Amino acid sequence: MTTNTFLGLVLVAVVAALVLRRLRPAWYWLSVGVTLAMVRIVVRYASVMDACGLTVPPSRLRLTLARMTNRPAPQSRPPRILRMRPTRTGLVLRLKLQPGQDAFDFAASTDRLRHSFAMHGVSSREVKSGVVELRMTGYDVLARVQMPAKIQREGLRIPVALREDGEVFYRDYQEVPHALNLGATKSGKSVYQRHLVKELAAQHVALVGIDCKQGVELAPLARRFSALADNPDTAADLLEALVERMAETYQVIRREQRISADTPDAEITADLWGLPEDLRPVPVVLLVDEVAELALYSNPAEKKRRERIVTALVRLVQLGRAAGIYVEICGQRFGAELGDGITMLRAQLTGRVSHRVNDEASAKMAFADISPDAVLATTQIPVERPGMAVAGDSTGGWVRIRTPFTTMRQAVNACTTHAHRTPVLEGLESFRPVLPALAPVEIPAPAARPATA
Ligand SMILES: Nc1ncnc2c1ncn2[C@@H]1O[C@H](COP(=O)(O)OP(=O)(O)OP(=O)(O)O)[C@@H](O)[C@H]1O
Repeated sequence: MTTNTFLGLVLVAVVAALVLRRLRPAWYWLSVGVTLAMVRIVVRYASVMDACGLTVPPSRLRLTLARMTNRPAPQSRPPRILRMRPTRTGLVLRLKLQPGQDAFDFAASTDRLRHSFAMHGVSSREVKSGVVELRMTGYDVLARVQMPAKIQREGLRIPVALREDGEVFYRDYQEVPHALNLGATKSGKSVYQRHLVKELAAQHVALVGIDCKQGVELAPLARRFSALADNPDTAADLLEALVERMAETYQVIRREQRISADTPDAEITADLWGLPEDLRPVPVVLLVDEVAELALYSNPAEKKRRERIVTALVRLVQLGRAAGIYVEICGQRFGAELGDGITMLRAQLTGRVSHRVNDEASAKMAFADISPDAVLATTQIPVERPGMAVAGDSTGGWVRIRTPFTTMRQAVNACTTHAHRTPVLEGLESFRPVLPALAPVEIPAPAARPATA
């Protein structure tokens, strides 16, 4: 092969890599990027750590030994690399800290590490005392969300989005029973909810929906819903029926507790999950779309209805967890401006997801009480990234996430496939949705043709 042919091939390979990087960053990362990044980190590691102030000076003993043996003074030492693991979207670097180093310094230096190693993002966490894990992403994984092919699915731990560090974001109902999903119009709330329903459809769970936008979001998914309300009057009745169901589940738990108490060494359960399987009522996920519609009123009758609705919702979020009733509320704003009881309700919704909002006040409604840092991140979500959101929880942590784009057709197909899993909820039978296929379809008579001359 001549030198010219060789140079030509190299040029073609470089151009192909650059095109791939631009058009298909995930493929680029898996084919070329990961190797280049590993080489870059190994080569630059010591100097980057030094420049970021993440090294420790040589000990007195080493300095004395060097002086005594007439050798050059030893260098500052960076943390030891315990492991470098490539992932689908980046790299994980596990470091053993040197004596005197603090995990906080690494968390504070993530931005410097990001550009020094030419990665897209770096986050840091202390995995155990003296060991820090740097998670790096090689490209913008939220630009085009692709969930991993193999996702761990167990019980009510639902993979709902991708995090900016390339990990899957789960909505875990047993860990965080109730959640709030906020966002301005066209920010991606409905797609998030749709994806959640698509994933929940395959689980052993009863779905109950309230969608006061005349059911436009949830009615097409009705095959997998055990109960559905598309107006505030039905919603009030449905919520009260759900509160009654919760009380009945508590009766089942109490009965079981009395039996267990008489059996030596038997575990005594305090919630639905400790009941024997044959006695355990199916858990329920209640999805409320556009919650403001339930809280607004314009006359005394509507005010009374609002009180019933808010009271029932507050009961469900305060007491529902042990009875296996989980609440997922979705809306544009959710603060004191919606009236009495709303902030009390919000305090119980410890899972928070906020899509793009129009102002800081809305971001504060989502996070001010649990994670003030997340407020700023929420106000920075760009308009051209619908579906991107900030997710936080009551521990004060937060992360950027984005749901895979899910069409209504995909969600409807999932609900149809799993329609046989839809349980009949005792006490809520009258709220069963009328299924489109079963409902009589009125075909308008063809208009009479005007007589032609
Ligand atoms: N995860 C996503 N990935 C890509 N595009 C998205 C995503 N989520 C939403 N979009 C885009 O944004 C549009 C609006 O999304 P969506 O209907 O979910 O907004 P919304 O907040 O529910 O709005 P509204 O309150 O008006 O109903 C969608 O039609 C879609 O084009």
